[in-house]
Amino acid sequence: MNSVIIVAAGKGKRMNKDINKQYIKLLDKEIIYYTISAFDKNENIDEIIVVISENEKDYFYENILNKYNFTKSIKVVFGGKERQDSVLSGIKALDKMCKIVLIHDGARPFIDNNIIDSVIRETKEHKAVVVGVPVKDTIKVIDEKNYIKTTPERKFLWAVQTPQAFDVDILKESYKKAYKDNYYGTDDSMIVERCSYKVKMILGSYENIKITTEEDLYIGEEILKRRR
Ligand SMILES: Nc1ccn([C@@H]2O[C@H](COP(=O)(O)OP(=O)(O)OP(=O)(O)O)[C@@H](O)[C@H]2O)c(=O)n1
Ligand SMILES: C[C@](O)(CO)[C@H](O)COP(=O)(O)O
Repeated sequence: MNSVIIVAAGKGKRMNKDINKQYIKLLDKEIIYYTISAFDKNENIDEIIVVISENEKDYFYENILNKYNFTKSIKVVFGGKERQDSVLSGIKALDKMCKIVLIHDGARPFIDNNIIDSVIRETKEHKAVVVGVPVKDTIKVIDEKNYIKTTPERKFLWAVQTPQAFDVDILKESYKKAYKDNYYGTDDSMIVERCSYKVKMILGSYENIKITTEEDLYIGEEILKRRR
């Protein structure tokens, strides 16, 4: 059984709007609608868990869950202070039959059906898989005073996205260790990497952006227009 945890319990501070960024509309529908739909339509996803903020429960049911006719049943749980805490809430809600778990940002609405399939297929072989894209810019590592320390070789630099997918036992073990060590990472792969598991990077898409700041809304609408 393949499950996806969609984390949508953030505050969206960098978006700087009154409303949680996931409920902002791109063209005529909310960002989180597009994200849930992508997994709802994928025939290899058996379970969908959406992690929301407890204080947005009524809003989510009224404006998303009860409004759109998703085909699959959606399990809703409440998130925590950090992204990692929200993922943990999702992990706790997984069905006992789950073997592969995908973790995806609610704020990445343009995830492609073929990429979801590839992630699942590759996770069967490699147990831990993330999607990403080669960086296009030259990346600099700087010091506290903004002087450049080093320039890593670009051919080894990829920007990581979601979904990130794992064998469920590996993910649970790695999360347990992270909390035991009071370790917080900014993606799920970091949690698994520090337990010495090898994580495979596969090619995602430059369109699989995370809606983070206001200009991403304009880019997002253009992506949608091109797809329609
Ligand atoms: N406590 C948190 C923090 C983040 N997320 C989710 O993790 C995804 C990626 O995080 P990010 O884009 O950083 O969202 P926010 O944390 O909401 O944004 P910001 O850092 O600007 O406040 C988002 O879909 C967000 O809702 C979450 O579920 N719970
Ligand atoms: C998980 C992630 O989307 C991979 O790029 C990213 O690390 C989330 O980070 P954020 O700090 O929550 O934006």
